Amino acid sequence: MTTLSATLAKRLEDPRLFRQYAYVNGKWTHGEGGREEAVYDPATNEAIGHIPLLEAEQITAAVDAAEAAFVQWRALRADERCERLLAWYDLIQANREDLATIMTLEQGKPLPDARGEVQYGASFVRWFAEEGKRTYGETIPSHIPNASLGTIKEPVGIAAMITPWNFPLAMITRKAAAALAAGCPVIVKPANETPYSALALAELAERAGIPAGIFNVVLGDPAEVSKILCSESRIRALSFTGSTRVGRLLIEQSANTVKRLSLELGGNAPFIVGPDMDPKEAAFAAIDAKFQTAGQDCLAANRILVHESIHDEFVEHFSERMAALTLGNGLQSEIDLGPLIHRQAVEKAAAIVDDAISKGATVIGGDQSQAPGENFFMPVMLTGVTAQMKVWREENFAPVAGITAYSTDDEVIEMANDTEYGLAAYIYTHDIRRIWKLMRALEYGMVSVNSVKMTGPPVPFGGVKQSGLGREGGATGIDEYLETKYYCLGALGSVSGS
Ligand SMILES: NC(=O)c1ccc[n+]([C@@H]2O[C@H](COP(=O)([O-])OP(=O)(O)OC[C@H]3O[C@@H](n4cnc5c(N)ncnc54)[C@H](O)[C@@H]3O)[C@@H](O)[C@H]2O)c1
Ligand SMILES: N[C@@H](CC=O)C(=O)O
Repeated sequence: MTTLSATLAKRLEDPRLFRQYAYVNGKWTHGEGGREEAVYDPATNEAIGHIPLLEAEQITAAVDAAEAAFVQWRALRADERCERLLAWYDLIQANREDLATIMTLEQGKPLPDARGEVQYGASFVRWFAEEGKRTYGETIPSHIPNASLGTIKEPVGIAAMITPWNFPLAMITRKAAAALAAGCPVIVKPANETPYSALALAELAERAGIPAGIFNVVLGDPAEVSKILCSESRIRALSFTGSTRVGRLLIEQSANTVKRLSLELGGNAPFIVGPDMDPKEAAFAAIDAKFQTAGQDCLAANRILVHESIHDEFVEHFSERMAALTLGNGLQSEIDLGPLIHRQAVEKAAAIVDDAISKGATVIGGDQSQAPGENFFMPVMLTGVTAQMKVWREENFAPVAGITAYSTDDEVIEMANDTEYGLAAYIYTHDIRRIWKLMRALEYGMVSVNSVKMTGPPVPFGGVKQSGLGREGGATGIDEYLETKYYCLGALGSVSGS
């Protein structure tokens, strides 16, 4: 098997950003048991490099290191932590091109998208660097004679983070920057498919002056590592982004240690198009909302619900635009869609399409003989999809779009809510009454009206129902890593107006 490590390192301006070790207590660490796993470029199936699989004692050592480092990190002033985070932000920006190259190689997304993700990921670091200075407590008018009451915010303690492969950098910074700004040490377990973005972040964190033990990256067998992180009582917060299936497992495994859980889980977004919309404009927006990151996005518009009066025209524009999408290796130019993460994802997508066809859907596109490689999946549009089909019920995480017609607002609300998920929904219409009615009735944590782009540092990102618990980003994202301590200062003598 060819190893691309040398080739990759040569492509980078700074080869020290490509690390094939875990990072614990400020040290690059190999697995003491000698276990390793290869990491593949999904576009070519060639191994990019290897990662060590740490042993249980090494994960516990990361917790020991974080516990020791916590004492000094929490004691820093908020503006001192802010400076370190801003230094990290600057380094991420300065190394954007290398970080994007690493990401494209391990994840497959086109290089311009990878650059965009680096920028997006960095923006959370800057946001939380500033938010850390605003973790205000409050003064409470006292009901107790001669007492002063109030609250202060304190870091929750060690925070563990388990992150997915589809956004290998931004899903880390959105959590880690919030925790670090709050005064918490962090232990990140990235997806084994995309560890190198996380390790490059660790290298830059060290250069930014984030002390040893404060930002750790552990690698290993996912089930093994997660079990340790969940059952470790010194870890007080666990933040997970990934599938609802694994999210449920982590809730169970964390029960005994009653820790703070933030869960950003799967989505199955409806994309509702009203009768007043220009079908071409709506179809082009739906293409963007569906095919970003080759459909491997928790915000992907999976169920496209189009008013019957414009359905056929919409489908025409959608299929025309879909046919123009270019698939290929993300390192090449002019690529719209990279590969799926691995062969199993391709097989899952094919099974979802077959299931829909067997239940009566019409298929457009998806000639897999045209795929530029084993892990690529040619975009597919399915019309006439129904609630009985997998494409409706499951998050497909592939370039597979399900389209169906509806006739009334009440009907489309019921269709959109007919899922266990509740992350994001899109509405396309200019009718203000319809917008308000739909927006209020949709059981989703985020609703975007006439805009594909909805995320960014200032917004509270998160879902309802089985799409998760808690919010990341925005003014409240840092609260996931803070405890509120109430104080009652009694026997103060006469305190007037307290
Ligand atoms: N809501 C959001 O913000 C958001 C963002 C990105 C991705 N996602 C979701 O993530 C999913 C895709 O990512 P994925 O395939 O990496 O998800 P996944 O649940 O398979 O994996 C996520 C993480 O959990 C780890 N993991 C896997 N199996 C495990 C196990 N048995 N025990 C403990 N940990 C385990 C993985 O190594 C990885 O680090 C989709 O469902 C997507 O919607 C959600
Ligand atoms: N696109 C999402 C990640 C989901 O997969 C985001 O912006 O956070």
